[in-house]
Amino acid sequence: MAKKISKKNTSKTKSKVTLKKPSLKLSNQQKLVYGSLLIIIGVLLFISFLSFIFTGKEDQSVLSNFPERTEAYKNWASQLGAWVSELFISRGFGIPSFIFSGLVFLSGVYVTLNLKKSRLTKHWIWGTLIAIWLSILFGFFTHKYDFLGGTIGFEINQFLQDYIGKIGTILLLLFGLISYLAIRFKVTGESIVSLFRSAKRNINEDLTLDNETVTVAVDNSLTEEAESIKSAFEINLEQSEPTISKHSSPKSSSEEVKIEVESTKEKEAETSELKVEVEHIAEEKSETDNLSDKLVEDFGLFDPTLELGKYQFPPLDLLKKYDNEGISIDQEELEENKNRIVETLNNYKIGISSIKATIGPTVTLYEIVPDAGIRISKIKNLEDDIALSLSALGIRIIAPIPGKGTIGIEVPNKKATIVSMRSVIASQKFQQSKMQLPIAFGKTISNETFVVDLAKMPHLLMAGATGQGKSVGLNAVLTSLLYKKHPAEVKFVLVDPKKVELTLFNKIERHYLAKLPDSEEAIITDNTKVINTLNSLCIEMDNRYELLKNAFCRNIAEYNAKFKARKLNPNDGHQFLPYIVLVVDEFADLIMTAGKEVETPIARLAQLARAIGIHLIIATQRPSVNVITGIIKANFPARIAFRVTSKIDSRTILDGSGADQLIGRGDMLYTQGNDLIRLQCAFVDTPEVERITEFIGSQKAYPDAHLLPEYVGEEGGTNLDIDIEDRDKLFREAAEVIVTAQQGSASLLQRKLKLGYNRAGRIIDQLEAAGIVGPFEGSKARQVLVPDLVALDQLLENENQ
Ligand SMILES: Nc1ncnc2c1ncn2[C@@H]1O[C@H](COP(=O)(O)OP(=O)(O)OP(=O)(O)O)[C@@H](O)[C@H]1O
Repeated sequence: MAKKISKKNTSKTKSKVTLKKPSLKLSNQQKLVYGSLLIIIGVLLFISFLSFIFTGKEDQSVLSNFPERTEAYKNWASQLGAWVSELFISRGFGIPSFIFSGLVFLSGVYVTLNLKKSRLTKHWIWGTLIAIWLSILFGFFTHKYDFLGGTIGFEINQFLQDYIGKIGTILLLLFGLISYLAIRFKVTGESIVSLFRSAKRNINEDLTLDNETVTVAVDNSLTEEAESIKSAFEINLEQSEPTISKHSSPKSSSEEVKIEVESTKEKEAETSELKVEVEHIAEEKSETDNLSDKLVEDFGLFDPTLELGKYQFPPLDLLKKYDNEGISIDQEELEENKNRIVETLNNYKIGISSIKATIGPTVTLYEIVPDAGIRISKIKNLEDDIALSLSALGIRIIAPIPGKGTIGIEVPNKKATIVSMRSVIASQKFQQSKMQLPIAFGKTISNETFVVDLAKMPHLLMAGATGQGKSVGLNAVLTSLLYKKHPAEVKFVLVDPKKVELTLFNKIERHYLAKLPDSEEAIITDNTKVINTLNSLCIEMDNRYELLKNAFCRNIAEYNAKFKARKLNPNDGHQFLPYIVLVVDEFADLIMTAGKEVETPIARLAQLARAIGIHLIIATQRPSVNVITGIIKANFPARIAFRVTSKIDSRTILDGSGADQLIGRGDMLYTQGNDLIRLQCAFVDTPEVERITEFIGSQKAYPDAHLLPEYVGEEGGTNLDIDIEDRDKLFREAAEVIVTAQQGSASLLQRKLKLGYNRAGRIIDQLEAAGIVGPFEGSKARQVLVPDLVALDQLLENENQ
């Protein structure tokens, strides 16, 4: 502990030392020596200059003998004083040279007190400029060299007057003054106007007030001019009707205003002069903090990956490398397309001032800047004509490209290049991403890897006609997460009505999948089970919200960080929460068979689950409005559209056309609520997924898949007329388990009696019929109505009588 304290102390003093670091590399003693020397020089200069005004002329004659020691000088600072003054005043800036003596003095003060160097520099720059300006001003009034404006003032004046005349010089000086006020004191035209206005208002106010008053009250906020006007009136009124004063309140208010303004000005000056020294205050610690600190000290941060500490992430070699990955520029094709675009547009009298091509993996974007005055809608209307003349499918016109002011024409490449999963996974962008759930979708039109955070989306809707790359897209999402997240950090709930698309992931069931307690297979292929799973996820969501509430956290990231820091007690039910990603393939099929029963929990999850780390990915072939309903759409801002067959479908997914003009095979549009981004989806083939799942599956796993909370569906609902004879053989044993634990849950029975979900559910119903447990209460366990085993015995005996 002592060690700890001393450590803390040193760190505290360290931070103080760094804060007090001197800006000039001089010791404090040196600073005092140099500073006072400068102050003395400043004073001497001032004395010399002052003396020069009176004695300068007399010393003139002997100055030529400088530095003859025997010569007698009248200057109060003798020879050197006379000489320096001659240099500064007579041959230099004239009277404004006093400014330099002040600046030297000020420098001394700054060095001695170690004040901010940058401010001193500012003083010097402004001081010099003012000296020059004053010198020119004084020089304007003199007709020969003299001490008022010095040689500099005189010569500059001569020069200026030769070129711009006297009036020009005056105006130039005025301009200098205005610039100075504007830059130095931030004076603006408006502030001058408002100054005049407020002065005018004050005068008016006083005039009206003074009509009712007699007393003379000095209003500090008035200008001199206004004051004189005011006093004139006051005198008049004083003479006419001497009565009571009502003046005090407006006066004080105006004074108040003034004081406030002044004090803020003062404050400003203070803040720029003063250095802030940050006092480190030791954080107050609560009892739990101390405990968690100690736990962290003893055992380190909680590591959720520890149970599978030896888990190895799949290596990149499992992914295939393709030969035709690099983008090859076909100059001929580029030239040909460019010419055709220009020609076609010319046919419609649309001139182009410039054209630029960006070659992507599947399409090339031609960015054109049309001649001035051409309407964008005109080009957009010619979409089909341009497509025809380019004899290419899938032309998409973006008019205008958001944020650029150019028009984009996307033309498919004759030879598309494949974007391999390997290339996007290996990219720096993905490897170094600090996102919570990073997904490498593919590459953009400018061939950049596109990585997004699923946690930020927070749910994804994917649609596209059959064979356009949806399943590959889903695999790309899952592969991305497998390459980045440890089994402890993310769990998948997979729904695959087609039964073939996601089966490969069965191999990683005990690593990455989550399932209902009673189900044999983790991947859900049966639509009726989907309803249970979705409701179970809703229960999980409610449970997680409860945990977050008890831990005073707003989201899963905060909660897990707190749990890792051992600030949450596992005995209170706290645990590390993995992200849960629900993937539903063929959502249309599900909606058709289950309708509202599916839509309601999906909508509920989509609305609420983002903060507690449940994210939904829904894919569908049929993006019709009865599948992607308004409520679903509203909760899925992130959408991906592969190629669809009609404009209407495109509109359903993206709220606009575009998806119907894609070219298929992984060509897709992504939106997260605003712009559409065209991407080429990364290609991951079945053998690759197989290799990855095999690699993961062959490693040590958890004993079971991640279990979701139990959900008793309505079909498992109570039939309270259960005959005593029909009771399960394990009924009594089950009743004892429930009464002992005082917890009416089917999962408890499953665990204790090693039952399947359905049988445990049935026994619970029988227990309810017998009056041992209360009715179903949604996410909560049922209430146990029998207090102990003695009471249970009595109850069952009474039944038999
Ligand atoms: N990103 C891609 N890059 C290259 N080719 C792709 C890509 N995505 C898909 N393809 C090609 O398209 C074929 C069909 O893809 P996929 O099986 O993903 O379609 P789908 O939309 O899931 O179809 P369905 O809805 O019928 O299952 C793939 O076998 C592959 O040849």
